[in-house]
Amino acid sequence: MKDYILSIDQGTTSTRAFLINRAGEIIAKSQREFEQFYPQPGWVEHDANEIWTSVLAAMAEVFRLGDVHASQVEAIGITNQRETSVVWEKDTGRPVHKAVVWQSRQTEDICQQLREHGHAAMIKEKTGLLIDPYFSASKVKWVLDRVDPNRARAKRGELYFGTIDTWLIYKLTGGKVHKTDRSNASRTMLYNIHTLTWDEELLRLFDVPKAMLPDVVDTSSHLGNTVSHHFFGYEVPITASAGDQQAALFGQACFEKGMVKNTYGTGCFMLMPTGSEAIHSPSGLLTTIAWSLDNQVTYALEGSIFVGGSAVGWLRDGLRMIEQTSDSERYALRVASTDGVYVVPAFVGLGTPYWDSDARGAMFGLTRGTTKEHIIRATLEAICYQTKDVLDTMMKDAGVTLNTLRVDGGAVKNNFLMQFQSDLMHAPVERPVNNETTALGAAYLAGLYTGFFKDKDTIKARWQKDCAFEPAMDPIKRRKLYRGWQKAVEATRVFKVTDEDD
Ligand SMILES: Nc1ncnc2c1ncn2[C@@H]1O[C@H](COP(=O)(O)OP(=O)(O)O)[C@@H](O)[C@H]1O
Ligand SMILES: O=P(O)(O)OC[C@H](O)CO
Repeated sequence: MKDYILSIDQGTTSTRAFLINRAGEIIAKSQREFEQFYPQPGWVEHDANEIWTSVLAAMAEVFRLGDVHASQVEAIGITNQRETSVVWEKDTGRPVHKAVVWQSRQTEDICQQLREHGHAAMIKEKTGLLIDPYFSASKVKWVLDRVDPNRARAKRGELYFGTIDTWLIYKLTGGKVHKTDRSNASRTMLYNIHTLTWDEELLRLFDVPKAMLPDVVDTSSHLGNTVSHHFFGYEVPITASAGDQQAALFGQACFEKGMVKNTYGTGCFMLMPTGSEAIHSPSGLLTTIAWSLDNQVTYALEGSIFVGGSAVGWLRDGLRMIEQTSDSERYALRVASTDGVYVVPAFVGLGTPYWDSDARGAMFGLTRGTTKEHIIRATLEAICYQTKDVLDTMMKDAGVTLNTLRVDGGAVKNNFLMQFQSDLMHAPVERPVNNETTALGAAYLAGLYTGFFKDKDTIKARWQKDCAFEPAMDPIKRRKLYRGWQKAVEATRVFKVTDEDD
């Protein structure tokens, strides 16, 4: 009997590997960072080969740390930063360009043209997504325009496109398998989330030949086997692939409408499952595929905040107000309020519900009495205000009331942040004992397929609360604070420097 599931979490700034036992406990974890390339302002790229070697290194280390042999692994679950796009040569496995990362804005011109030509409604209807450089389609087009302008190689099937899961599956299987799952496919803007097929009209619009696209399968399914020389001498089945935010939703056991998870990492990603119904949001939420099991698709509503925990990184590295991100809590608690200061961290524009690519960060309400404590507190509060913007929109568009908000991600260790979040939303915020919900979600999805984990009810029962933050703020104060935030956002969006100002 095999004792472990290996979960690979390939994230934006690091790759992590986890060994998880039948009780759903992490018995070992390892982490490898890799280089971020910023070739021009607003562009972010990764070296796909370096990502692959980081996976190999993380796997080797997790086996060493856990004192586990590859032969003890029942199956592998892969979860990944979403949308990030790789194009490589089918036969040699050589990437033809750096991977274009989800955060990268280099395709804004392509997106602007699509908006101007009136494609927004059709794209939203088919994919559940809003036209934005965030998603893969414009990134693939951009890469092909540079490496295969007339698409000759792509049409001949010599080039493969994949999100990071697809790239890793290709590498682990020794180039034999070219597949993705529905949760990842739903982030490409080429996949019709209703018909569950690559959409011909979208492929034409983005000029992406179908021959380069992976097969799309269930999130929990047999995606392929590792080739032994890439997996320590063993052929182990890969039985799950899931976008990292969807995996976290699964790992948080949020299986019903009204159960919401918010991840506070670099950005914040809020998701709520909506069952077999793909709910259309008129207010800037995305409709996406949470997962598909046994050919049954579960949809989700999603709100994306581009700058979350990274605003705290800015306090540390940009403003040098703190030495470590954890210091932010201590400083915030030194003052009773921000004294009317608001920080709007729109460093790369604003996501849900505004989708304003041109907005840039701003600070309001400064006086001679403003101290760094106020600014630090206002920055943390801004993460909560943005979350409230998204949550309110989600509840309205789904026509439900919040049942549970479960949180995870690096910044949830900050108790001030969690308490303010609960106060502001006037709802409890639940933090789990196991904060590695993404890795856990991928392991659950992989283990469900093989029978390592019995069913969703077992997973539900495993979820354990570390702490529930209860709302304690006076409602009048809450409304006043939030109104101030809304005014700050409005003012931020009015301020735009354009080319005409040159
Ligand atoms: N105690 C803290 N208070 C506030 N923010 C924090 C704290 N610890 C970490 N962070 C923020 O959380 C983010 C890291 O979270 P993580 O989930 O590892 O991110 P990602 O997976 O996106 O790389 C960083 O942006 C960091 O600034
Ligand atoms: O790698 P993360 O955890 O920052 O997640 C990135 C998201 O998947 C982008 O959509």
